[in-house]
Order: sequence, then structure tokens, then C-alpha cells
Amino acid sequence: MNTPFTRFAEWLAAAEATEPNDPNAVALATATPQGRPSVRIVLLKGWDEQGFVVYTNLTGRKSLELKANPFVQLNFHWKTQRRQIRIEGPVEQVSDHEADAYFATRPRLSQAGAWASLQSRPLPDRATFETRLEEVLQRFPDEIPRPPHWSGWRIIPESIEFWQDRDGRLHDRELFTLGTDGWTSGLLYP
Ligand SMILES: Cc1cc2nc3c(=O)[nH]c(=O)nc-3n(C[C@H](O)[C@H](O)[C@H](O)COP(=O)(O)O)c2cc1C
Ligand SMILES: Cc1ncc(COP(=O)(O)O)c(CN)c1O
Repeated sequence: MNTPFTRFAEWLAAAEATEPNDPNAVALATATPQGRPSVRIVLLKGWDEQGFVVYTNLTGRKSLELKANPFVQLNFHWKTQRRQIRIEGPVEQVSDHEADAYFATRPRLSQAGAWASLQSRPLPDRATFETRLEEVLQRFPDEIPRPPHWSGWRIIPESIEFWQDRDGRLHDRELFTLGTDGWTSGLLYP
């Protein structure tokens, strides 16, 4: 069957072998219901044919936009590979169970940070953040539970485009689209 997932696995593995840092870094574009876009880098923390999972604060800008308009585009760009992958589709929140399991794998400081950070809101000074962090570490001397405002978004792919650099800007582009009969693909002019 012609699906984009084998290719995605190959390209991610190639990037893992050559990228100096964060081969799983991906630009996540969201938009308000009025169509004003915003984009930021996040880390891909899981993927399969059901979707691509990233974790974040649920009250920051990206999550507020996703709650109002649950559609995104992801863009991986691996400079060492001269490759780009764009993934488009709706999002859903991951289950509490899935988010708990991932949160439990994070280092204690990252877990505390998830409680202490009011992501995307104004911070008067660094000391305010560090005081909040101290309070969290004292409040949870043992295990730190996942904050209710921190979870994952699953991007459910409806289209995936693979872009490979070629000489003279004569690049290869292949667009996979999910239809009622499964995935089909075709080429695009560069
Ligand atoms: C390499 C890299 C990886 C990042 N990974 C994440 C991530 O997985 N989750 C996250 O919430 N923010 C991550 N950030 C921070 C985001 O880019 C962003 O600053 C933050 O999520 C707030 O975005 P927002 O205000 O649009 O919600 C990362 C930044 C960089 C540069
Ligand atoms: C604020 C924030 N939240 C979540 C993540 C996700 O990665 P990790 O779970 O490995 O911290 C990152 C990664 N840079 C981050 O900056």
C-alpha cells in the first residue's frame, strides 16, 4: 500500500543520524478563527498512522488558538538532509492516560516548570518565575503529577508533503492525500 508513513520513518531516521540538535523539532502553525496565523517550534514526542503528538501548556497561545480552530500545519525542515515535510490536518487532545505516561518520563525540573510556567502570559521578572518554581518543588517533594493544564495535541494527518532539494531548484515534491479509499499520492511542481 502506498502510504506516507514508511517514508516519514525513513526521513526522520536519516535526520536523527545527521542533525546536530533536536531532529524531532517541528514548526507548528495555528490560526485564530479570523485567520491570523502564528507559528512556533515544538518537539514531536510520538507518532503513528493515527497522528503526530506534541506536548504543551493548554492555556498558552497555541492551545487557545487550537481550542477555537482545531486545524494545523506542521513543517519539519532538516538542513543536513535538505528536506522538508509538511503535515496538515485537524487536532485532538491526547487522553489523560497518554499524557500522564509521557509526563512521567520528563525530568523533575521540566515537570516542575510545567506547573510554574503560565505559558505565553507576561512575566514581570525572572525572579517571579523562579519563586513559583521553588514553591512547586516544595509542594511536591516526591512525584510531581501532571498539571491539568498540560497535555498533548495529536495532529491527525489528512495530507503529507515530502520535499527534497535537487540541483537548479528542480526539487522533488510528492503530496500524499487521504481520501475515502486511503492514501493516494501525486507530484507537485517545485
Ligand atoms: C527546539 C525547540 C523546541 C521546543 N519544544 C516545545 C514543546 O515541545 N512544547 C512547548 O510547549 N514549547 C516548546 N518550545 C517553545 C515554543 O517554541 C514556544 O515558545 C512556546 O510553546 C510558547 O508558544 P505559544 O505562546 O505560541 O503557545 C520549543 C522551542 C524550541 C526552540
Ligand atoms: C516549554 C516546553 N515544553 C515542552 C517541551 C517538550 O519537550 P520535553 O517534554 O522534552 O521537555 C519543550 C521542549 N523544548 C519546551 O520548551
